Amino acid sequence: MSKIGVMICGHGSRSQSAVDEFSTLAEKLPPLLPSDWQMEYGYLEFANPVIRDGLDKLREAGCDKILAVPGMLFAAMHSKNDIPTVLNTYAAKHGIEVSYGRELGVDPKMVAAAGGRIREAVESANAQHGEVALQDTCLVVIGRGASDPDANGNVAKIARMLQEGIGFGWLEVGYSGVTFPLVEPCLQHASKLGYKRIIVFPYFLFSGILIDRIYGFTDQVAAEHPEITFVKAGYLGDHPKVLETFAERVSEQLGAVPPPNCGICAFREQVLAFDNGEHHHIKPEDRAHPAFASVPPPTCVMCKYRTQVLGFENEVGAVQESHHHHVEGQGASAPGSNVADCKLCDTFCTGMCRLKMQDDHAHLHHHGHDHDHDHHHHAEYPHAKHPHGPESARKRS
Ligand SMILES: C[C@@]1(CC(=O)O)c2cc3[nH]c(cc4nc(cc5[nH]c(cc(n2)[C@H]1CCC(=O)O)[C@@](C)(CC(=O)O)[C@@H]5CCC(=O)O)C(CC(=O)O)=C4CCC(=O)O)c(CCC(=O)O)c3CC(=O)O
Ligand SMILES: [Co+2]
Repeated sequence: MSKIGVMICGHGSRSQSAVDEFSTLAEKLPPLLPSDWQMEYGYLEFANPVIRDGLDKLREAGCDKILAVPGMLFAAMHSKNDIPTVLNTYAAKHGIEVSYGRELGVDPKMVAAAGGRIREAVESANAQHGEVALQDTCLVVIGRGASDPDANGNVAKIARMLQEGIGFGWLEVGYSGVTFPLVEPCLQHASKLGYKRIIVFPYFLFSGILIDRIYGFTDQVAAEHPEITFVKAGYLGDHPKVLETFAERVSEQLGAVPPPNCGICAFREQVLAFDNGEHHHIKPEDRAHPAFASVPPPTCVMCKYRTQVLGFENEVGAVQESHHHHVEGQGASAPGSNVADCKLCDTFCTGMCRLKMQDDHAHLHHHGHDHDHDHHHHAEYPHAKHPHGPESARKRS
């Protein structure tokens, strides 16, 4: 009999309240799992403990089979590259079995949790400002936004199910970063549609820098449109249906045919980088799984790493590796964490700092500055310069 450990791999944030909220959620999970399983959690970025710390604890407690899950809403860079590489590197180094689950993903329980948060917002707006029919209300769903059209597309799918499930007059979908449209252009557009109430719902797990940004831009656009009531809905947080989905992502790994996942991707080579500088390459053919038959598993159908996806054709088969060591475990109060220290924004992080970093970086390259880019094999997002994407933050500086 093996001793089972459960590892929840959270995103992490520079915002301490976001980190606290994640740990609150993780601590609510054990009652939903068999009582003899031990659970730990860790973070990919900024916060401590890091993922390896949690794995160390499980190993020291004698767990010889670890069921890990990404604490992620969708499968993008973090779920598809960073976390499986961190886990497989650890498993190879310590000779321990670490299996990996799926992201929370498009799931009726997640849609129900989101629907619950939206209804709460509608009810409190009705109580505060008087009843407005749902058909006269515009729903705006804000996703995180990634360089992966599969993840961005799934945000749009969930948004549609929320609009259709509840019956809103109109729907717009925006993103907090990376892709387009970002929050501000999205809300400016929604303001032109003639709806007197706009519900802004962040499809996010926790608070953090990005939630502050979403609510911050909402206040800004609301101030320009006093004729419209903007309602800031709460994010998912530790909604019971989110907890249920997490528990399912852990337990389903022990089913007869566990769901395929990025930890055993049969479509790309994985590169594990060890502390001693050694590299270990795992070829797709080394990762047999019954689900990878001639027909791709449903979770992989739209994956840009498996097959040509419109606009992302040159990412097929890109090497799977982690590029996140540089922000791992820096601490939630890493330099630059505090908006008050930033000269580029006032009350919330608009993303202007990222644009500045890119500009400075381009400038350094222009002057022949030489530095190590070896860990950045991933392709640049094709629409990084879209006027309604991150560039839209520039005009407010
Ligand atoms: C504030 C910031 C950190 C900082 O610098 O302080 C931050 C914060 C957070 N991100 C979260 C989630 C995700 N982040 C990504 C992806 C990326 N995030 C990146 C940057 C930043 N992310 C900084 C702002 C930069 C800016 O926009 O101005 C990118 C651009 C660069 C990089 O990571 O190197 C990289 C692009 C990779 C690509 O190319 O696609 C994905 C998608 C994915 O998996 O790739 C998910 C969804 C996962 C899911 O699906 O759940 C959450 C938890 C949200 C929640 O609770 O739900 C927080 C916490 C918080 O808001 O504080
Ligand atoms: Co990087």
